[in-house]
Amino acid sequence: MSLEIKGLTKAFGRKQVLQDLNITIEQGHCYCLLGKNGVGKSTFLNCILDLIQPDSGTITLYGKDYHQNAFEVKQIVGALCEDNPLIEEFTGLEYLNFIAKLYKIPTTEATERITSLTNYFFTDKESLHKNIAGYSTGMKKKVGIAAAILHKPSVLILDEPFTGLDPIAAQLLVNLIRNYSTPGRVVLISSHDLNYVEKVATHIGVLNDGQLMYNGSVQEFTMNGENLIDQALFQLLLPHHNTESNIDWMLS
Ligand SMILES: Nc1ncnc2c1ncn2[C@@H]1O[C@H](COP(=O)(O)OP(=O)(O)OP(=O)(O)O)[C@@H](O)[C@H]1O
Repeated sequence: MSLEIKGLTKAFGRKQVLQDLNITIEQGHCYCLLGKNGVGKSTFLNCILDLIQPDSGTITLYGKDYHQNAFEVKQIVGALCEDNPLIEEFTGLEYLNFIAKLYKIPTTEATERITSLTNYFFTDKESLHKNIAGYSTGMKKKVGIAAAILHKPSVLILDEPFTGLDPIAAQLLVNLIRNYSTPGRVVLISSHDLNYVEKVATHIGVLNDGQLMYNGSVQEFTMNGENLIDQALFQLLLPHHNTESNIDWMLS
């Protein structure tokens, strides 16, 4: 296994957000974490990224305990966080070069990777020479994704990667994630964009009330394609909800 989470528990004050979560994600899997707003998806990812200290539990990546080998483990993780923090005074290219230096990617290699990633995502190359502060949400997201992937991490963690992307960029990201999910790697995504989740996920986790309501393959979740992911999710989270009777008043 490549990413193993055991007994992960986290509360904010009296609010128990994650409760004894156990998940193992194998190499080659693209695991998509789903769940309603505020259920704890970002908290879960931020615990894995060591941005939030869990109350208890262990996180093991490729056999190494995260907290005992934090520096080493962080070299093999790439992340896009929900708030996508960038250095806004830098241009897009300056920022990506800065990230390449942080990971000690040799200059020639870094230039090749940055050129290929920016050619892939940006049709407007001029903008890469302007300060990030003036970028749209989608442009910032593309820079954040390129920065997450630049050092070819074995574990790629993307929090809401599709939000804010135009349909073309989102489809490009789908292709990139599919190509990235090779046997030696783990991809972990939190997303509400089920159309795109459908295209990339091999496995699904549904978080609810601090625990996993579902943890398994996409095939099993959709009953071998009988349901779409959104139908399966709705049935799981709101099995007795009568959508139409709740909005009767609007119709008259
Ligand atoms: N730093 C914090 N301090 C206190 N409460 C927090 C903090 N961060 C998150 N929470 C609370 O923890 C719960 C889970 O939040 P989280 O952002 O992980 O949910 P989410 O599933 O990612 O939501 P969304 O789908 O809306 O992005 C929420 O009730 C949120 O208010």
